[in-house]
Amino acid sequence: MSFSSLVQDLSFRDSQNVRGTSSASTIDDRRSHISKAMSYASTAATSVSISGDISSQLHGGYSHPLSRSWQAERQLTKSMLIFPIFISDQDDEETLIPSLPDQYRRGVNKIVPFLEPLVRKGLRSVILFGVPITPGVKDALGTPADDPKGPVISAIRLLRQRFPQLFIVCDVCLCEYTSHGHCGILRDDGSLNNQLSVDRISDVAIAYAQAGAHCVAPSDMNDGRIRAIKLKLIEEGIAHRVLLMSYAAKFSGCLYGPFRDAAGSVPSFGDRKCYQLPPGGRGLARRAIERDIGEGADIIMVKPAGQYLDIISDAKEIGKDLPIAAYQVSGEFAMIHAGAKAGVFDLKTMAFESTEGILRAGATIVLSYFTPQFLDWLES
Ligand SMILES: NCc1[nH]cc(CCC(=O)O)c1CC(=O)O
Ligand SMILES: [Zn+2]
Ligand SMILES: [Zn+2]
Repeated sequence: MSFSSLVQDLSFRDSQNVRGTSSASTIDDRRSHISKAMSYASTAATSVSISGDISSQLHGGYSHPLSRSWQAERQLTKSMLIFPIFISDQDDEETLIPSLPDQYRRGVNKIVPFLEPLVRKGLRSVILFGVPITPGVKDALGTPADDPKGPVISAIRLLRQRFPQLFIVCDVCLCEYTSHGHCGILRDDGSLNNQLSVDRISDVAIAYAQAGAHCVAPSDMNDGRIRAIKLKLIEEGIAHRVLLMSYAAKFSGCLYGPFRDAAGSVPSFGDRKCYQLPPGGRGLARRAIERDIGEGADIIMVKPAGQYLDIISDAKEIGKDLPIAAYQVSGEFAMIHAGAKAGVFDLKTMAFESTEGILRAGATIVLSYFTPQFLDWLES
């Protein structure tokens, strides 16, 4: 639109205004229209033909629930969700975890009846965490981790048989199984012996894969574990049927408390700051992500999720050809419950808003304790 026709257009509109309500503001309006028209004219050569206030009108683009949904790059669907479950070595146990709302630790005899209705509603995947409760079974090597009669291997076999369509992920770590509660094998001075830890953790991963896990997900953070697991999967001839998901960017911090209650994995001394990433370490996380992709990870995970959205977005950029998973961890889940209970927000609304933030940052898979509720909420 040329400058002169723009001015004509505006004066036509102004003349209508003047006819309708003659007031001081109409005259001010008219002045501002004309000065706008002049500034448009000065950029007319490069800009598209927009006159008046057209470019400021966004509401029309999202006035309907469907058009609002079109604004998101990714919509939460049931198949994006992985549900974390805790499997006790007491076959009949069913214990509510006080710090992790609505979540239970269950023995193998209780998991099928629990999961049955969820699978019917569209549950596609679970991640298993084994919890040895029996006193005295934990040792320095985390022997119960790959006990063929232990909770994880028993659960894999049972779930594969009872729910053939369910995708079984196994968390691979030693902290739930070691007497000291650390994520590997220790030297005398209490630090992690990286080589021994990687050897042991890759053996555990292979045992889960041999038992039928579709995916192994090492969360221990020892250096070189992705390569070691991938090589053993190849050696065993099962690399073609087992997905390797790396907890590549796993930060230390205070958001794992309820999980450690659930899994009984509070370290007996010290902390995990020498192997989990420092919360400010964005560059370190980028290096860990790059390294794990290079070592053969099929999926990169970021954890926690809500406090680390920039890391999810980095993971999406670095691993642009990989699915990106984010774990909304126990502390995030408990916080949302606490906020809802205190009347700060509605639980369902916040469950969606927090998850949408995670998807917007770049995740394509979400590990969430809200999974059972999402299966209902996504129905309506
Ligand atoms: N390595 C164990 C492990 N695997 C997953 C989580 C945390 C999950 C959650 O908080 O929901 C942890 C806790 C930890 O590192 O102490
Ligand atoms: Zn661990
Ligand atoms: Zn773990």
